[in-house]
Amino acid sequence: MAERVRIEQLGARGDGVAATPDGPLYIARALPGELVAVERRGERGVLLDVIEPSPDRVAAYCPEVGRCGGCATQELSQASALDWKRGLLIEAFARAGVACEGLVASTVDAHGAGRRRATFHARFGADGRLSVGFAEAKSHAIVAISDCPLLAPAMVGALPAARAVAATLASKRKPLDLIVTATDTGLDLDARGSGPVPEPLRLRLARVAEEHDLARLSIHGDVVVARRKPVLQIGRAQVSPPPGGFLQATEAGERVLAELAAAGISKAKRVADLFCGVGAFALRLAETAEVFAADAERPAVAALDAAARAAQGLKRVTAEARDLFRRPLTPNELKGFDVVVFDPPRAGAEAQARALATSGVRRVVAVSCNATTLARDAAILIAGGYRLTGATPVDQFRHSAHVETVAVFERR
Ligand SMILES: C[S@@+](CC[C@H](N)C(=O)[O-])C[C@H]1O[C@@H](n2cnc3c(N)ncnc32)[C@H](O)[C@@H]1O
Repeated sequence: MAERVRIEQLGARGDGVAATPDGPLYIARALPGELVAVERRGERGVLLDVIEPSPDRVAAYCPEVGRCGGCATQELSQASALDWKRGLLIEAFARAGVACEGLVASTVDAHGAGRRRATFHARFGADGRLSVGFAEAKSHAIVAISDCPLLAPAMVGALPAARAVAATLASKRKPLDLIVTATDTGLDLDARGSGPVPEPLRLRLARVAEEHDLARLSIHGDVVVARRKPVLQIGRAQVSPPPGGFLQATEAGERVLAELAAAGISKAKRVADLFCGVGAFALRLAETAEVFAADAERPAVAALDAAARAAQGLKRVTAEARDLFRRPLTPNELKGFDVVVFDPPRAGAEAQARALATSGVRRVVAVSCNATTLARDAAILIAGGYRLTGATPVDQFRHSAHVETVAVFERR
């Protein structure tokens, strides 16, 4: 039965939230202030009609909105979405008891040309039919897509290539993830989930790579064919990323985060870049400072190291493969660094923040893709004698609830 509710706010995942006598009701595609008609299904409401639309409502431009789980807020104007993400960061700081009034800048829009990397999912139905696309909203089912307007122009050909690779692996009948990255020398595709692939299948995959002009094709990081070496320009360096490794989702996102990190280190002479990946920050920071970089992924560290050695005009870069959850840099090891930059995965950098809290490092630049763990780590730093001097939210994942942040802390 339909009921009418007023939306009070956007939830942490981008759903409209209405307060009802039975508790909060979460309604996808409904916006704050709107009066909507919904059909209740547990704690979720299915949107039937928008009776009083929000002035911030805009038309969706992708036909898959509502089905595809990739976008949660395509119908919210971009200006409001940027404000909302800033609010998510402020709320996370408040929950962790981190005072941030007047310290959180406006959100920087870093969608740029669009996503340069995407993970497509492939599933084989009981009838053997192949679907390639993104996960459905609130489900593990796949929405087969023919295009995604959020992808950068350089990703043209990514979906057809992913489909062809999945079709070639169809005999395995396994759910696959196909990670496609647009590099400066073409598409780099890493397929996961297939298990070991016998030689005849590898030969067929190599033909698919040829037909789709892939720079490189790998299975679980094991290179099937490298027709061209994948290369990414990072500052003055050229990096050849390992198959399927981490990369910021948009080129603009990487650049904006690196620029904010560079502004954060200011005139520092010795910097540590922890959770460095292939060197998105380290290779740029090394234009003005000596950099020590560390990350758990050995191939990423090796790629960074090779790029730094081959680049002209960088200060000294040293890189170490190291698990920073288990073995954070100790206060003793942190001696001599003017600034520490860290950019951990979603779990945050708790162990490293605890070590920093008892160190003498003057400044910490915390880059994060999870406001909740950032706020937790911020509280640890503040308890250890740092103060938050500023934080900038960055919107790299347009229409999603993800927000990146660069926050700067200084010793009091
Ligand atoms: C958000 S990425 C940041 C990478 C890099 N700063 C960039 O912008 O491309 C997080 C990085 O943390 C690394 N990582 C994950 N767990 C780790 C751990 N326990 N110890 C060290 N590094 C880890 C991943 O390999 C990944 O490169």
